[in-house]
Amino acid sequence: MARTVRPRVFVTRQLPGEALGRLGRLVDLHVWPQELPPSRDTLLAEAARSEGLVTLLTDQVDARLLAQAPGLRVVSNVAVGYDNIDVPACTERRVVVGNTPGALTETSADFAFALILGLARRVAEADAYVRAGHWRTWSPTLLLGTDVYGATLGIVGPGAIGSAVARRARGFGMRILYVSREPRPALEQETGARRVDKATLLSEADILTLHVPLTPQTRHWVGRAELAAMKPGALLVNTARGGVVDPDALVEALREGRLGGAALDVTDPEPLPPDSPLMGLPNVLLAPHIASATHATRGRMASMAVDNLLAALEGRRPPHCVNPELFP
Ligand SMILES: O=CC(=O)O
Repeated sequence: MARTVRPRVFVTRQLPGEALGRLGRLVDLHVWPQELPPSRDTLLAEAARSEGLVTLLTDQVDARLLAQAPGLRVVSNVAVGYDNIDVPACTERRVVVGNTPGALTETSADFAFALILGLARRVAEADAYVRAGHWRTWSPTLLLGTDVYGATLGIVGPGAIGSAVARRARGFGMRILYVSREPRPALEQETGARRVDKATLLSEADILTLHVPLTPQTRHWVGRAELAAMKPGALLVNTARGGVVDPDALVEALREGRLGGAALDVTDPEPLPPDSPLMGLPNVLLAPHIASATHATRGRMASMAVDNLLAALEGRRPPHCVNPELFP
C-alpha cells in the first residue's frame, strides 16, 4: 500500500489460514475476537471508523450502516452468497462489494451430496440408534431408506454448485432434471441433465436439491403449493439459504408425511431455536450451515476475501466484485 497512513479495516471474526496475517502487514487491522458476531451497535460503530469491512453472512450491511460510515470504501464478504448486503445501497454510495465464488464450489457440492446420502440412507438416525444401545440384531426391516442410485434428482439453480452436484449425481446413475431461466447445454452434455418446467421438476424428482441465491424472487421458492406438488415421499435438500423454503409449510409437509424427509444445512431462522418443530422430527437431518467448511476451502475463502478487499482499497476492481459497474 503506497500511502503512509494505513487504511483501517474491521474483520467481523477470526478467519482460518494465512489471510489475516497478510492483511495485518498492510492495513490497520481490527479483528473481532469473539465466537459470536459483533452486536449491531458494535458493527455500526466499527463501520463508521473503517475504510474496509470483511464480513460474514451473519453481518447485515444495510442502508443505515452505510449512512453512518462515510469513509467506507469496500465490503468484502467471506461467502459466495451476499444476501446479507444491500448491494444497490452500496453501489449508490460507491462502496465496492466482493464475494468468494469458485472457492467453495466442489466442497459445497460434496456436502450437498453427503446430505442427499445421509437423508436417503438415514445415517444420522442409524448412528443415534447404535449409540443409544438399541441395536440387538440384524433385522430385515431396520432403518429402511430410499435408493439414491438410479433415483431422479431435481436441481433448482444449476449454477456452479448445482452443476457440481449434477456431476456427482451422474456417478450415482441418477436421472437429472433442472429448472433454470436459461438452458445449460454444457451441463446437459456432460451429465445428461434435462431442463424441465417447475411443475415437472416437482412431480418427478425423488430428491429435490436447492442451489439458488436468496433474492426476492427465490424467497419461499418452495412453499405450500410446491410441497403439495412434489412426489409423495420425496426428499428435500437445502444447502442454499433457509429463506428459499417457507419454514411453516415445510414443517406441515413433514408432519403430514407428504414429504419423506428434509436435510437442511441452512434454515430460517439461523440458528434454529431449541423449540423449533424441526428439531423434533425424525425425518429431518440438520447441519449448522457448514457446506463449505473444510480447512482448505475456508482458508481459500478468507484469502480471496482479503485479495478483494486489498484491490478495492488500492482503487482496483477486485477479482470477484459483485458491483463491477463501479469500475467502468
Ligand atoms: O453459505 C455460504 C456462502 O454463501 O458462501
